[in-house]
Amino acid sequence: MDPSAATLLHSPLPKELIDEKGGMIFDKHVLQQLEHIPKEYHWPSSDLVETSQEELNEPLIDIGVMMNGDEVSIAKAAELVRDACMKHGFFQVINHGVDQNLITEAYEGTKHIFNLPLSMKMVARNVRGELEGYSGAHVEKFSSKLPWKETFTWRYHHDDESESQVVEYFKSALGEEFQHIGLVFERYCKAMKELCLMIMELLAISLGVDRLHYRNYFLDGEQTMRLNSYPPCKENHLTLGNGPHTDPISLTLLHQDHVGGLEAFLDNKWLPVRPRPDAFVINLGDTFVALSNGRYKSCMHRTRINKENERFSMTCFVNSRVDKIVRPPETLFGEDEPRKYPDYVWSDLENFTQLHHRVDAANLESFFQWIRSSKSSN
Ligand SMILES: C=C1C[C@]23C[C@H]1CC[C@H]2[C@]1(C)CCC[C@@](C)(C(=O)O)[C@H]1[C@@H]3C(=O)O
Ligand SMILES: O=C(O)CCC(=O)C(=O)O
Ligand SMILES: [Fe+2]
Repeated sequence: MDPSAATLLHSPLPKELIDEKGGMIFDKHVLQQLEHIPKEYHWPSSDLVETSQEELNEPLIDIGVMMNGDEVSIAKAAELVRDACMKHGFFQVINHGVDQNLITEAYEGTKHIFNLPLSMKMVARNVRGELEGYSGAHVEKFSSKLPWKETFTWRYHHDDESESQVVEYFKSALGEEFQHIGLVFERYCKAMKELCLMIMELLAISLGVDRLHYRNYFLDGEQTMRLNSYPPCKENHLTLGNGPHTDPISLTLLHQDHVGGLEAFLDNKWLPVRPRPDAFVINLGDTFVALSNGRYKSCMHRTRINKENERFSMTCFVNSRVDKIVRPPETLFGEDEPRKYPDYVWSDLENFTQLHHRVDAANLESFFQWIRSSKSSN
């Protein structure tokens, strides 16, 4: 490398990117003016391995059959889901019943939030150990391998009938004038709940367990809802929006815009997950792997950044109620098939990923090891 380039790569952060306490600030306008992105945003070359030409061949599931299909169509959909979940845990669903206008309004709300002045977003910023609120590059949590993204996160409880939990959160975090956007996301979260429960039913059928088992299990669950903005980056070959990881939660329901960037790791290749405006991308998280007694997989994935276009996506992470035991249905274990993982509760895994472990491809293994070592040190 040209030595002057090396000096620039390692030059100190400009003062606009440092706050009064010496912490880092993700200001996309300042970052985009720099000739080289700060080294804090660099990822190791092993995580930046090139994207394959081939796309992920995930099945497209007509989830509409769960609302108005016959048993034969449901069985066919369940078989496609089963094959995908045994291989990698990714599929896309169409005919999902979520109003396309609601999705459009949700993207408008998302853009509005990320276009707010940084000072306003900072008022709603989250604090270490908490997931809710605004975050730029997760600087409150990490100091290297920073993800090139901004997020806005809140929680939605499936059993809260108040119809205004999201509106109240938006008003308290961003101000009274966010009532309307809050209402849009109130409707969006409700739609995600319906969709997630339908998928839970299909997953149960695919595993041959009581059809209502997972649906009932998640009725009092919660969503960690997250809006993502991935600003363009001239040096997109050096950084990532999300590094390689599996999701620790149970199920992820993602809507991505047309830009693309999500990739799944399969057969030693990084395969793009094609954006489809009419579909939701569904991927199993580690906790569903535990709930299926290891029959199904959670797949490692990452997010690449685009050179020219800002990318937006909306993720709904589905969790079981924080204090509910994570244990597979009894028909999935027995003498021939022992339990693959011990019991745990979601709040423990969540705290572990927030405070002790940066998510990667071995979240469950690290979590159980941590539990064992903290027990033996007491
Ligand atoms: C428990 C969680 C940790 C993360 C948010 C929820 C669900 C998924 C996790 C995450 C999104 C996976 C990618 C990496 C991560 C650090 C992120 O970049 O956002 C993860 C989340 C987090 O800790 O904020
Ligand atoms: O935005 C995306 O495409 C995926 C984000 C993701 O993997 C995550 O937030 O866990
Ligand atoms: Fe993810």
